[in-house]
Amino acid sequence: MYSIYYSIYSGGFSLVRSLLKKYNIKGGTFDQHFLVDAGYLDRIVAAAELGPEDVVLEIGAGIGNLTERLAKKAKKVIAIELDPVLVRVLHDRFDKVENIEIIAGDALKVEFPEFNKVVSNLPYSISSEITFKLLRHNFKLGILMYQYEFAARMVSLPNCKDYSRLTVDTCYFADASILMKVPKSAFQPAPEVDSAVIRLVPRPAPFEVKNQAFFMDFVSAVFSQRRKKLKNAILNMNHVLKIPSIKEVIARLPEDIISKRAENLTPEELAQVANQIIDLKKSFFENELNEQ
Ligand SMILES: C[S@@+](CC[C@H](N)C(=O)[O-])C[C@H]1O[C@@H](n2cnc3c(N)ncnc32)[C@H](O)[C@@H]1O
Repeated sequence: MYSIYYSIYSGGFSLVRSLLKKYNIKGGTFDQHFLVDAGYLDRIVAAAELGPEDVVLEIGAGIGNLTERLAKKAKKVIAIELDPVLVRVLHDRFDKVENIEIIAGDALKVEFPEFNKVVSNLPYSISSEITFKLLRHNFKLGILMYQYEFAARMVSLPNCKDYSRLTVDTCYFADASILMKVPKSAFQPAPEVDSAVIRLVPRPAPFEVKNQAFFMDFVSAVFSQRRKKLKNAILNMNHVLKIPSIKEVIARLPEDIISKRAENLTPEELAQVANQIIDLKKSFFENELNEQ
């Protein structure tokens, strides 16, 4: 079988090679593809624009190759890692480094401590959940590695094939842009997919949303029928949206918008329809009360 030890040896990454050999780490499980290319590691750290005030959260610290570089520039690095073997590697490497704190556990479950920047080569299988968990925290800047296709969906535009629920949700919470594409060859063991680093800057939504929970459900529902006209998607998904008097509500929505497909509408137009539904629900409810 192709050995990670051999692949790293042939690549000449001596520190990584010795760590993986010493701890008998095979890689591959828990999304373990370690970024070993020093050029990309340095570019990621530079993009985080770290200074002595910054407290950095790193999710999935692995064997600590990014952690070590971050700690040289930041006030503190809090590194979360799930795999107990890698947690042991991190403790062995960094227990004497004062500004690195290691948290053993599942990043989806542990409570995040205070941080102002997040820099991570993320475990790709939890990309969505971890991003939305992060976006519910208050931080200034994220430099995050994702599978390339996922990153492309985060930053897409209406009328493009990658435009999706993820694009709209991301745009609601943050400005996102792709900083660089990272080839498979930059990792050990090499993953099957290319990667991309996203720069994420949280900010208030650039459009009004009257009810965030309803907006999120609405976007999810209409993108599950992305090629249907919005009015048909709303009707078909009403078992999820639970809009009372649905036909009357649809009749009052702006025809020029609801006769288009979700994939052709901007996040702002989708928010406009979701807000109107909220208002209509309220006015139907008030009318019903007045009639009683
Ligand atoms: C793509 S590797 C990145 C490793 C390292 N940061 C690097 O750049 O080489 C993802 C890391 O996340 C860890 N991981 C996977 N699922 C996790 C979870 N739910 N919580 C915390 N860490 C997780 C894996 O064990 C692995 O070390």
